Amino acid sequence: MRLDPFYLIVDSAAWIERLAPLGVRLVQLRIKTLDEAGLRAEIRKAKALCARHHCQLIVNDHWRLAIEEGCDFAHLGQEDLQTADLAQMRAAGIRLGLSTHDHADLETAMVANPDYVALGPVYPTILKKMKWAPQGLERISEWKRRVAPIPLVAIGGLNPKRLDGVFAAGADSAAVVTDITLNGDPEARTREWIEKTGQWR
Ligand SMILES: Cc1ncc(COP(=O)(O)OP(=O)(O)O)c(N)n1
Ligand SMILES: Cc1nc(C(=O)O)sc1CCOP(=O)(O)O
Ligand SMILES: [Mg+2]
Repeated sequence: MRLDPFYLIVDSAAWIERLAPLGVRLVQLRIKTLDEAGLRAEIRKAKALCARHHCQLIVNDHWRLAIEEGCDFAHLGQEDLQTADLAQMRAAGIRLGLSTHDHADLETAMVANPDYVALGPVYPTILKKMKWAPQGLERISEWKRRVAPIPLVAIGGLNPKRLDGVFAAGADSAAVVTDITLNGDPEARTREWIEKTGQWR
């Protein structure tokens, strides 16, 4: 499976409505605040928008809702994995991306036979407090050797200037939140990401 090299992560369908028309091909809906009804409504909107704009939607955390809403890709972290029913997900045709932060996480992830492995935080992130030190580029290369041919996603503190290093080290896709959502001009920054990642598309 191939992933688009630009992996956008947002916290609402409104962001997808705004940025998908620019040519985003891979987007994760990562919502931490809503109740089930609110989440379901956002997932439903995001799915319709992504279908219209030929964008792959990945639902973070909420794999049951992803199944119920007919989505086909979910992202889970190590804690999420402890309570997820992978057999049910697979039976529903859901592809699976998994977070890893250290060697133990990677062992656990590989046993689950994921469709991609994410490694982070590559650089310091301001999105959320994390207990892991920045992984650095060498760790990307090590992870690539261990996971290939499964695609490797790099995440954490990424911006267009950091992409050459991340892809040279072996990442197949670069995931981003705040470099776009906190940018003064998110549309322009999204275009910059799409253009910059064109060489790896
Ligand atoms: C592409 C990608 N990589 C890592 C994460 C982090 O997942 P997780 O560790 O479950 O943390 P939350 O995002 O749920 O806070 C991700 N969402 N996407
Ligand atoms: C959600 C998330 N997960 C990470 C991990 O390492 O698993 S880093 C991260 C935050 C990414 O946001 P930004 O691009 O703003 O740094
Ligand atoms: Mg999670």
